[in-house]
Amino acid sequence: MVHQLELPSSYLNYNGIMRKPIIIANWKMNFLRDQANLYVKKLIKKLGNKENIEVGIASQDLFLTDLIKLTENTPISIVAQNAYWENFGPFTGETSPKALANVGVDYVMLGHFERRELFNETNSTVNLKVRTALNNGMDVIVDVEELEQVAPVLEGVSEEQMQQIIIGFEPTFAIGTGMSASTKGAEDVAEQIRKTVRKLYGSDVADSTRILYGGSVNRDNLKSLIKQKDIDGVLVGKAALDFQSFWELVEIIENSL
Ligand SMILES: O=C[C@H](O)COP(=O)(O)O
Repeated sequence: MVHQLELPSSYLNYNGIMRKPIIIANWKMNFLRDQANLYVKKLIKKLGNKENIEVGIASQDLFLTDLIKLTENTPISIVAQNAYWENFGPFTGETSPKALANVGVDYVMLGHFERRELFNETNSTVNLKVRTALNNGMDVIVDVEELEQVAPVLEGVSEEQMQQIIIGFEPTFAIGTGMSASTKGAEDVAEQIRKTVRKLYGSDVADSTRILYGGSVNRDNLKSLIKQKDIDGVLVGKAALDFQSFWELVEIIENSL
């Protein structure tokens, strides 16, 4: 699935470049099955067939197939929060990226700070995971906490495969703390990330790659974050745990278009 190429031709962003805004609710390890399904049913109802904004739900693996079924023929994207770097084998407890692609997951999120911090993931393991997921045709949201992680996690990713990549910038100090980066601070790093992508892959790729900000996003800071020229969307943790609070964020992005 290559979202950048699926935009309605009427959708133009900065300088005529098409980058569809995206908001992802990262549920992390929260909710039970019924709560997850109810949340997504509410989202389907509210969202209708809106095409000017992409909305994703990053759920723990157990609920993914339920959610894929529920969101069939809707614009909602279903996101896995992790995957392994092998497709099959004796890796007890791991999730195969090939199996995620096989059941119809839209994106896999890789390299989230909590994976690095709590499960010892490194640039090189994240890079292995990114390449295996891409080779399975999956779209990848690759998370970085700092600019220096961008080049190592993308090593070996081809120019063509960059169409399947979204980069999420989530500064460590802002994740789950209630202390978001300043709008200028977030935009400065997003701009640097785009410059790095430009250096590695050229202008066409840099101009079409979506860059997201994550870290204590809420209704007060989102309005200005989403107006920044290099921030194409957000990853939301805490403020997405309550459906109404998440929906307010979706509306803020919509109203900013
Ligand atoms: O992926 C989402 C981030 O970890 C942000 O979480 P937060 O909004 O609770 O800070």
